[in-house]
Amino acid sequence: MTPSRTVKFLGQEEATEIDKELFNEYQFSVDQLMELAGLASATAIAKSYPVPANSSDEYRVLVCCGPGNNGGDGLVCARHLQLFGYSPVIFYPKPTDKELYRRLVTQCEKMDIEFVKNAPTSHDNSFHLVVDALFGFSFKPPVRPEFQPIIKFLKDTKIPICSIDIPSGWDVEKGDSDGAGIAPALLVSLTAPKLCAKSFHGPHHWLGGRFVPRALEEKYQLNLPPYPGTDCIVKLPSTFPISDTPK
Ligand SMILES: NC(=O)C1=CN([C@@H]2O[C@H](COP(=O)(O)OP(=O)(O)OC[C@H]3O[C@@H](n4cnc5c(N)ncnc54)[C@H](O)[C@@H]3O)[C@@H](O)[C@H]2O)[C@@H](O)CC1
Ligand SMILES: [K+]
Repeated sequence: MTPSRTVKFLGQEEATEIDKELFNEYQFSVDQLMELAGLASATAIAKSYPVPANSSDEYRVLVCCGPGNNGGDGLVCARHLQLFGYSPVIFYPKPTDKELYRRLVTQCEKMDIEFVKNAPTSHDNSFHLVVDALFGFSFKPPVRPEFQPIIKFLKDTKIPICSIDIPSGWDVEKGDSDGAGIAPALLVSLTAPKLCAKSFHGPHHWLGGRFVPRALEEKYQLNLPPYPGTDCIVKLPSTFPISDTPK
């Protein structure tokens, strides 16, 4: 029988296990994978929402960063977006007091990327795009009170939202089960899509994080689609066939 080539959707536990294995067994550092994750995210955004040629207007992108590694991906993504010609503005309400994060913040500050203190309101239409890098696969609902205003903004805004790895506030496995969550237009699934991605109905679903060693891919039967050429992202169809569901 021909082996199935349908991409696997990961549960929360399996995503954590793969993450640990990348760091402990394969000896990657967080910085390395975060740089590739952030670059993949910025690339997916640039492919889906290119800066219009010959436009003299700033293409403003609000990048909302959370306290964990998903937020770190957001800081890296903001830096690459600026290099790609966008004008990112960062909202980072709970900066993480660790050297890695302090360095990421310094890099952005030294590149003149603005940090804003206050959560935007739904009336704020000064941005072309919003990047959601608040929570990734370690999120446990419900959203704690300090992050509720920014989640409310993401739910109310009409600006297209680009979510990194998980649409923030969604259950990592059940997704947007009651349809009351944020509705991103773009999702970049990192390493492999998580089960919640089955509830994603936006027009742009990308796979990024082209750092998975072949043996790890085979061990977890990820069945990743081939990345074209040297690209760091590959488009996933919105209704990608599902191979299995973890028990
Ligand atoms: N293995 C991979 O594929 C890689 C993963 N990366 C990123 O790392 C993410 C996972 O990062 P982490 O494990 O640090 O965790 P997350 O960034 O998913 O979130 C953890 C943070 O969110 C807070 N949090 C959790 N539930 C909350 C709630 N209900 N309300 C408010 N705050 C809450 C936690 O206190 C913690 O500070 C992935 O989703 C991905 O974006 C990349 O950086 C590198 C490679
Ligand atoms: K996110």
